[in-house]
Amino acid sequence: PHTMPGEEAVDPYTVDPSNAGARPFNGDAMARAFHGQDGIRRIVDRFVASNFADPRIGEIFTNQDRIRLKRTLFEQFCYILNAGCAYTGRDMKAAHKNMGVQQNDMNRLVENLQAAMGAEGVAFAAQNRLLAKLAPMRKVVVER
Ligand code: HEM
Repeated sequence: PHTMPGEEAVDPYTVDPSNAGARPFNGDAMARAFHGQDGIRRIVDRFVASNFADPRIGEIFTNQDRIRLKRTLFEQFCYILNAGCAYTGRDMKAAHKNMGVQQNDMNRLVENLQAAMGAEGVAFAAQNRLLAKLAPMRKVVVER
């Protein structure tokens, strides 16, 4: 499904695992390090809330569909961490098109993600392994 109840309509797109922008980890070590789907849910909720409330990048999120973002980000992280989910959202290029995201916005977003992972008690080594999966996405998210 492209949208779930409570979400705004989006233009049609093809659902594909590759839309997640990274291949999943093997095995269950990363899923355990993030405390499973419950832990990933807590991290995503905190991360999304902090981005919307952020004095530096919050403006980019204003008027965006927070319900959908929480769902698709959860799916994406859960999929990449091999915690038992499929990613059904858009690809990273389409999702961030014409948003004008700059490198410093990306840095700030990563800081918010680090804070959310830290609050969940995710070990630094595991945090960094996820961040390494996300880092190459900068090339399609950041527009100059
Ligand atoms: C590696 C970095 C990033 C990842 C993994 C990521 C992930 C995602 C995902 C999964 C979606 C939802 C896709 C969908 O709706 O189908 C999304 C949308 C969005 N992202 Fe990102 N994102 C990243 C960087 C950023 C940055 C740096 C910003 C701005 C500071 C940003 C702002 C947004 C906004 C505002 C949306 C909502 C777009 C809409 O509803 O049309 N993202 N992102």
